[in-house]
Amino acid sequence: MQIEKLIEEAKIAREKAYVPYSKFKVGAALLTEDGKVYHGCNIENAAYSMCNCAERTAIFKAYSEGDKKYTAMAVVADTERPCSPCGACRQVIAELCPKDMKVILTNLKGDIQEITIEKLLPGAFSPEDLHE
Ligand SMILES: O=c1ccn([C@H]2C[C@H](O)[C@@H](CO)O2)c(=O)[nH]1
Ligand SMILES: [Zn+2]
Repeated sequence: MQIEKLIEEAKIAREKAYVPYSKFKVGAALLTEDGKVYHGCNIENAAYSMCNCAERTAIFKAYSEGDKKYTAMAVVADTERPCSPCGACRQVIAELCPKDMKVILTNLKGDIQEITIEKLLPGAFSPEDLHE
């Protein structure tokens, strides 16, 4: 799938965001190895710490459906620079997505940054760290 198409999917996902508190809508689109796209949006809560980001929504949806192999993820928000995933999402991406997966950060102005999770979270805590 073309990057442009995956970005369009992320924009569609973004429209579903539940953001009564921040009013800041984020969309993510996660592409699986066999070409399926999972949408994710941010979902907030009156107990603010329960807010879930778009990226984690998409990954958890895919993983919980048994789809565990991903080739790209696009993230979009109305930001000045391409939307940058938070630390919590970087940690989750680092564990559940391949190191070399394309992470496509973008915004509504059309700026695009393609990066990997290795660059976004160098030295991430990993499952291997749990065994000495
Ligand atoms: O990459 C990001 C950054 C922020 N948010 C959400 C969390 C919260 O709902 C709102 C403001 O931080 O945006 C995401 O979903 N993804
Ligand atoms: Zn996040």
